[in-house]
Amino acid sequence: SSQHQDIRKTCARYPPSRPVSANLTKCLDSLLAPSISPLSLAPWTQPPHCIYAEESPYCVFTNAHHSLSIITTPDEASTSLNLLSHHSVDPPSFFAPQKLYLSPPYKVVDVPGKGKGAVATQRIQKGMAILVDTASVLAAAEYPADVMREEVQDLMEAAVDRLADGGIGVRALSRMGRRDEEEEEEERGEGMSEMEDTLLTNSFVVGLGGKEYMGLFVDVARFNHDCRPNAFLHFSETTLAMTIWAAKDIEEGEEITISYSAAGMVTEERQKTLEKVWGFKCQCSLCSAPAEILTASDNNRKEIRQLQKAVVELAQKGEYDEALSRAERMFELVETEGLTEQMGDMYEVPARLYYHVGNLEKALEYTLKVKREIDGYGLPGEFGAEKLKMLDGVIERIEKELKNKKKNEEEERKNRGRT
Ligand SMILES: C[S@@+](CC[C@H](N)C(=O)[O-])C[C@H]1O[C@@H](n2cnc3c(N)ncnc32)[C@H](O)[C@@H]1O
Repeated sequence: SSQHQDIRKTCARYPPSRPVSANLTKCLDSLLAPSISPLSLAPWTQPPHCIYAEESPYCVFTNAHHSLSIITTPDEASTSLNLLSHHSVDPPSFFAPQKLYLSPPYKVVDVPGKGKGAVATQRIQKGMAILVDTASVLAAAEYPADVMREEVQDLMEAAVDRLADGGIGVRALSRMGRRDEEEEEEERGEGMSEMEDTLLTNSFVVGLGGKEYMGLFVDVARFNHDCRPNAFLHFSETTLAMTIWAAKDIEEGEEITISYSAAGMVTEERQKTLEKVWGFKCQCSLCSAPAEILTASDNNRKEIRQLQKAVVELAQKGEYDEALSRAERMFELVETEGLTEQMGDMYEVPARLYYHVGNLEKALEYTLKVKREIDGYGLPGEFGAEKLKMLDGVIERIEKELKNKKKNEEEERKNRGRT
């Protein structure tokens, strides 16, 4: 890092301005190129474009074949993100063909109050993949604290310019031109560039190598939010692709929606978060429903949260039966609220508890649900693969125990018959 400070000093005679001066950028890049070795250029197809922060430089790494730019540190790029060098990103090859539509089952149209949106052009069955979209830009969620905002914006511009289409697809997502200018400036927040606004209002947080990234997926970015969505997102660390899955049967002509907010939030919390993080007032089906429907939904969501806490506490106290009956009630409410797909990580608790109290049938049912969370959506990542191996072991053990139990019961019945 002292080396990086030297580089900064050397280039200080080109003060950053807005737009960042070309000379400064050139100076920094020429000095950085040797300093990031042994990171060879592969899998990147252009030299990284960097800014200098206290801890480590921050760079744009681009792979033109995949039309992907990643904004992160050289360390991250050379370790957790080196997957591009040995994986081909070919989504259809890892889905069962009957699960994926070969031509998109939707079209992008104007939706009143929401800009554009995706509407089904045919009936879509629950459990089908509606769209598989590879990332265009992945940006480490945390900006380095000690760099200027303009420098980060410069990285964003470079990341988009370097895409295969020169950034046309991403720039088309801009809210500019959709609204009148005053309204737009107000929505966008002061000092925010158009590109920053476009990335912030169209990206989804994804996990990559244990870190959070903002992921921009050009086709996914056309799907609007709904607090009771009929579809949901799933990101694969292995392929860097985002998939939209149908959570329900969707009729032709119906808008396809996903949730941008965390599960279980009540109306006020959701609307505040959507305004603060995404910059819009939610016009979804639930938010525009009559007051009594909203209140009922809020009560359900509050109860879900209480139950979630109670299940864990009861289990810790050893009150397994009570914990399980609350868990069953919780999953019932989760279903009513259409939150099933966002609560997948909750299945593990009842799976363990049912095993503990000797209800093998239920233990198996929930363990299979945990497994589906990992392998139901295409190739699992490295962590997923390890967990799958463990789960397969558990499933095998439960099935064996179930078989023995049935055999014993059978014998007991026979013995009873004899006496
Ligand atoms: C990821 S984009 C979705 C596509 C966008 N409607 C478009 O025209 O490109 C997110 C933006 O869509 C709009 N939007 C999405 N869901 C909405 C909702 N439930 N109510 C109102 N506006 C919404 C907001 O302007 C938000 O910033």
